[in-house]
Amino acid sequence: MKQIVLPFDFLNGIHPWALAILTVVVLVGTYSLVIHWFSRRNPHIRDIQGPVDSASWLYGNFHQLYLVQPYGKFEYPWQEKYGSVYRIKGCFSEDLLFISDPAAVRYVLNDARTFDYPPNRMFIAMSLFGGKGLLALRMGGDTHRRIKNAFSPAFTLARLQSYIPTMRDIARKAIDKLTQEYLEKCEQGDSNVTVDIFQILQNVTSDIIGETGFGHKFNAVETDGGDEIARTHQNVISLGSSRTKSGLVADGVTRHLPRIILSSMLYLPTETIKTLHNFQKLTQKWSAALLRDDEMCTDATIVGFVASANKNQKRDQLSFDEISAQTPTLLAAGQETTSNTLCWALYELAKRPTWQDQIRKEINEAQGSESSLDQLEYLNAHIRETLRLYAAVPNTERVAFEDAILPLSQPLTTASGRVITQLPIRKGQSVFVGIASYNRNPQVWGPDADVFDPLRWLDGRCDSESLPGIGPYSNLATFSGGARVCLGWRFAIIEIQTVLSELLTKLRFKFDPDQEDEVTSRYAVTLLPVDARSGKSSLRLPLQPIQPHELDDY
Ligand code: HEM
Repeated sequence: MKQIVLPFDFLNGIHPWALAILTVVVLVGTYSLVIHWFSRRNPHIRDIQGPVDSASWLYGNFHQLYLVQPYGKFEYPWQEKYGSVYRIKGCFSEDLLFISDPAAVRYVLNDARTFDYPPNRMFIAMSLFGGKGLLALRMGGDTHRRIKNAFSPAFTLARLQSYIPTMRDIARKAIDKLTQEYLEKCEQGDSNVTVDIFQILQNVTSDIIGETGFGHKFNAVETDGGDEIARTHQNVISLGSSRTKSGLVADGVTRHLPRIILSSMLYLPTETIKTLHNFQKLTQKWSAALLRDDEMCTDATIVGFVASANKNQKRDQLSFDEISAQTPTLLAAGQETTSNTLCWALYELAKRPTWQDQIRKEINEAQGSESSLDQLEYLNAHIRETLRLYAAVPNTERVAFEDAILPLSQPLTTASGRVITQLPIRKGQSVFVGIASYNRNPQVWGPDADVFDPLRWLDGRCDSESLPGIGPYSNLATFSGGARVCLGWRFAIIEIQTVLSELLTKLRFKFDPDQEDEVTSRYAVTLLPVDARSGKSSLRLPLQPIQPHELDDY
């Protein structure tokens, strides 16, 4: 066959490695030129102060934001120094805006037409988790709206309360497991039994979303990890549980790559991509089979309820794929976020034995009465304070899809000395919403904003009238807001209330102050508790079962 010859074979003879290096150099060069050109077009952003002097060209400030433990070690002092709107650098010196100002945060979260996830991030989510999952869809678009509207009725208070007995049963299985572990360790002569509550809480929240969401029993608590789907999901979580410098650069490069290059990169034979594709294939098959199984997919489950209501829908009906794609999304968005919040709630309770006893007493007194979990003042104050200072998603990125003017709640002095009350933003500008920073912004929460003090929710310091009205729950940014607001926020609250109230009546959690340095946090997909010595996700707490007669004293 005649070979097709290019008119000028100028790459003839070049070594493949040299070609690869040349390609990378050309790509990175073009890429940084584009970023440089874009920042020159944004004089307003370049005039905003921030920690840019401490940024490196390659990683920007991202290594300080994401690789340092505990999370916030740099970010919270930045807020103190520069205020609630400042400029940071991304990879290759890209100018990014970081905001925790209430007016700016509210504006960015609520204007779905102008601000959404970076398009390439949605494209990656679409390719790896399935195209119709809520997290992969453009917010202002019709499909996102239809899916969110169809799923919202499955998350009403009354429906979610019907899941409490299932949540209780699963929590009780975890208590049995922990008690058994305690007794075994005692028999072996261990006088101060310590258990890792991180993994068992992961299993609890897997089982809860599996059973209530899809009518599927993962049996993760009983089998220490569950079936193939639960384990594959855990593999995906572990992949995301560490961040590396090369990962930061990869993130930086993929932000602006043309789609054609990005889509071919998603077929590279790396372990991460293989695991993600495997998760996608497995969950797609599984959720399609679930939806076809009338016995499993009853009205009592979240997905079954939506599927059944959808059949009678005249307008805005969802396709089979649109319903089925939400199964992995609900699993990915709802499981780890909730289990880590539970971990942090127990960590703070373990540090406060008297407060823990007070909550235990409150729960014990309410048992057998009609009062709902929502009426337990101390328990809910503790949950609110945990959600405030341990937001499971500490920041989220948005890109401006058109020019905009960002309102500011307080005047801001720029590097050149101008005082501004609003900030013009160009199309394409990245804005990081500092969820964790907003939740500890002294302008909103007072001078002791960074102190863990649940009583602030009981003594009038957090009266809703005095707070700016962000997010669906207690003015916290923890569940985001606007069109992208967390679909499962109410589910998460009920789940945390139920699991904590069960655990606290059967187990006492302790924390040795000498352990303080052993626990740290890392933001990798969610805010993880980490063992400072090994660097692994874990939370070891000394624990002791409570004998039934002890409860009489409360
Ligand atoms: C403490 C627990 C949780 C926290 C802190 C949390 C937080 C969040 C946040 C911050 C977002 C929006 C991210 C953004 O704006 O970029 C989000 C979205 C979402 N969450 Fe949650 N979440 C939790 C539990 C759950 C649960 C239990 C479910 C489901 C059962 C769930 C389902 C979702 C879904 C489907 C979305 C995507 C919404 C959309 O894109 O329109 N979440 N969550």
